[in-house]
Formats: sequence, C-alpha cells, structure tokens
Amino acid sequence: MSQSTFIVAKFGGTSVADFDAMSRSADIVLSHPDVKLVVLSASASITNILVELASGQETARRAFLLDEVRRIQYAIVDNLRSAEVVRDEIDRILESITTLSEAASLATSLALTDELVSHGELMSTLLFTELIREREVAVKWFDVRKVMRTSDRFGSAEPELKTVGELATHYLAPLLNDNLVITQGFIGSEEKGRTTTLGRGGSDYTAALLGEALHAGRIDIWTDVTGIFSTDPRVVPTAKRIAEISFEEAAEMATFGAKVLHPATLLPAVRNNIPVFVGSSKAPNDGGTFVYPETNEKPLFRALTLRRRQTLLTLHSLKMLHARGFLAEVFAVLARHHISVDLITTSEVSIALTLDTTDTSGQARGLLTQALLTELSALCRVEVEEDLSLVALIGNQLSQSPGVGKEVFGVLSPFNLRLICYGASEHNLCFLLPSKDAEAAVQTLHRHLFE
Ligand SMILES: Nc1ncnc2c1ncn2[C@@H]1O[C@H](COP(=O)(O)OP(=O)(O)O)[C@@H](O)[C@H]1O
Ligand SMILES: N[C@@H](CC(=O)OP(=O)(O)O)C(=O)O
Repeated sequence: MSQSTFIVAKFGGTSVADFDAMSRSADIVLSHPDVKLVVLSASASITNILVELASGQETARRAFLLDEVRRIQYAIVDNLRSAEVVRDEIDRILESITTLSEAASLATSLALTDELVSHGELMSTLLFTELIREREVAVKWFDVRKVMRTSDRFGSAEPELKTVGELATHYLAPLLNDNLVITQGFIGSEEKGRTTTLGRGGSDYTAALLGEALHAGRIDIWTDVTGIFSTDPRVVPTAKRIAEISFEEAAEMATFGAKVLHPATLLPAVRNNIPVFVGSSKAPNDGGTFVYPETNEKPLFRALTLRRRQTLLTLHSLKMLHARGFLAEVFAVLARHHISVDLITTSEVSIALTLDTTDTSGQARGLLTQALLTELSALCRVEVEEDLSLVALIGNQLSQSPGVGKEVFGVLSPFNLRLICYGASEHNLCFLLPSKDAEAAVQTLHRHLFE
C-alpha cells in the first residue's frame, strides 16, 4: 500500500451518535476513495453510561442505564434496511453488557470496566458496517483487539508498538486491498487476550497507531468542530480556526487539554511524519486544520487551552532547607505509585505540584490514593487543593521573547493565580487558578491576545 495515498479516517462519538450522524460520516468515507480504514468511537454518551454501569449500580439504576443504551442503539438499528440481522448482534452485545453490569454491582475492577466499556465501540462499528454495506460497498468489520496489543494497565493501557505493527501487517493490511474496513478505536487487548482501553478519548490514538502500523499517508480526525481553534469554541465562541499547525504546537495543545485531540495522538504521526487533518463531520466542506511536521508560520501566541479538575499537592518540609535528597525521595514515592508529575514549582521549604491525569478520566482523585498520601505524609506535611483548573498559553519562543510575562499577567491581574510555570518550555506558559474563574480567565486572555 502506498504511503502517499492511504488514509485512516476516525469518527468520534458525535459523528456516530445517531442514524443521521452515521449517514453523514458514511457520506464522507465514500466521497474519499483513499479512505481504506475507518476507526470509530462509541455513539455519543454510550461510553459514559458504560463507565457508570462498570462502577457498580443498584438494580433500578442499572435497568435505567441499560434501557438508555438500548434506546440509543435501537434508534440506529430501526433505520437500517436489514434491521433484523443487526438487531440480533446488538441484542447479544446488550446481553453481555447486562451480565457484566450485574457482575460490576457485586465487585468492580479495572479489567471488568474495560471489558464492559469496550462494548460501546463494538456496537457502533457493527451498526456503521451495516450502514456502509447498504450502500453496496465491499466492507468488513474488524475486531481491533486482534491487532491492538497493549500492556495490561487497564484503563490506560500502553500499546506495544512492534507487536501492533506485526499483527496489523498480518491480519489487517491484506483486508484493505479489496474492502473498506471498519474497526474500533479506544480498545485493545493484552497478552492473555483480556480487553484493555487506551484511556478516555483514545480513539484518535488508535487511528494514529494504525496509521503508523500500516504506513498511512494521512490521518483524518472527524469530530464536531471544523478544526483546531485558538481555544475551545465552547468557551470562546469567537475563537479562530487555525488553518495549519505544527506537530509540536498541536501536541502541546492536546497535552494541555484541547480535547479535540487525544494527547498521545500525535506521537505516531510525529514518528512517521504523517499529516493529520481535523474537520467536522457535520460540515465536511467547511475545511479544517492540517497538522504538519512543520509550518512556515510560528506565531508567538498560538492557542489557549483549559484543563479542568486539577489537583494541587503542596508538600511542606522543614527538612528541605539546605538539605539534600528531599525531592528525590518525593519523586521516588510518586514513581512507585505510577504517578507522573505535571507542573511543579519549589521554594526552599516546599514543593507544589500537579498530577498528570491526561491518561485517565481527567480526574486526579483516583490517583491520590490513601497509600500514596500516607507515604508522602511520612516525609512531609501534605496539603491537597482541588477544584482548580490549568490554563496554558501555547506558542513559540515564549521564554525568549521579552514582555510576554507583562502582557499575560497584566491582563490576568483580577485573578488569583495559584501556581505559574514559565520558562521551562519555550512552547507554553501555564498557570492554575480556581475552576470558577477559569473560563473568565481564558476569555479575557483570548480577547487580549487573539482578537
Ligand atoms: N482548541 C480547540 N479547538 C477545537 N475544539 C476544541 C479545542 N479545545 C477543546 N475543544 C473541544 O473538543 C471537542 C471535540 O472533541 P471530542 O468531544 O473528544 O470529539 P469526538 O467525540 O469527536 O472525539 C469540541 O467540541 C470542542 O469543544
Ligand atoms: N468512546 C471513548 C473513546 C473516544 O475516543 O471517544 P471520542 O472520540 O468520542 O472522544 C470515550 O468516550 O472515551
């Protein structure tokens, strides 16, 4: 397969939310003959419902949630011509969801959660495959777990790249010669065959990983916005679309909370120089954003991102004054608990840090276990502050340009900033503030720097 033409197209939850959305997405696929592989998320809201079921629900709530899943998926089935065949398959999956939800109400586990949650992508892909088949196109449904080999870190499994490459070449590549292939984003399987997931929003990552494994020429991410904007258009409706953006800038945006791309999406693209396109399945003719290895334009201020539900840990130790090894001890504890630190500032007697939650549901609470707090408390006094948000200004040469601090922090003077990181990266300047002020801070900064 030629590297220059083959496209992997990924459609997110809103693009397969209902029959009309699926039909629009099918139109996009069929109008792009170079699209050979389609990666889908679960229909919008299905994953959230399955996550809730997996957390263990009492009978009445369970019945309500199961009805909701059935209602959303049946509404699509009912519009298909060969509804009965697909209905049987969807019914089998619904039965499996019911059984697993009952098990989760007795005892939950991350492995069970991944197994249960994977059913969302299994259903959306079955429905979409049938919809494409009705357009008289040679199409195959493919279970991505056959090739997406991951670690057994349920909930945020890491792909095993070499194996994924080998399995994809063996099982998936041959199918692409004569068929359009529809497969699942987000899910994978570990060595023993148990289902895993790549973390919330992980379908973008799947598309990029499969693009890498199969030497795609482009990865198209179809979502509900017409590209990557200067900030989340839901927060600032006047945000401007970015026509072209570099891998580096887009990766910074994704890492710092621009939900439009999963933070890991660009890793495979960067490794293989595969351009990424982001567009809206609701308005496919309105263009979008191209993400390229490099762009000619490198503006000082590129975009603003907002990441909610951040937790700040402040660790106070009098021992730290003129002492050696305190930071090393703290980081050893965090590493033992598989926690990567996101932002950090230090003073003579304290460390303030936030936890990197980008691979999880976006909430730090699960990371801050009692065992971790107990171990840290043995070293220092621990303070935990929640309900904070992280705002990042993404740009180029930020730390080498005079006046950036004055321009940014001057505008932010009405806000109480809890932590500032500036200087470590030339591509970002970030700060924490109470969540209640976060949108206002983004709106104010956007008005000042981008409008
Ligand atoms: N800078 C940004 N540009 C565009 N969209 C953004 C940005 N930051 C956040 N978003 C949000 O990302 C959403 C799309 O991501 P997501 O909801 O995960 O879509 P999908 O379900 O298609 O994967 C948009 O609706 C938008 O609110
Ligand atoms: N369905 C999964 C995976 C995903 O990527 O979804 P979306 O493309 O709708 O963000 C989730 O909700 O996390």
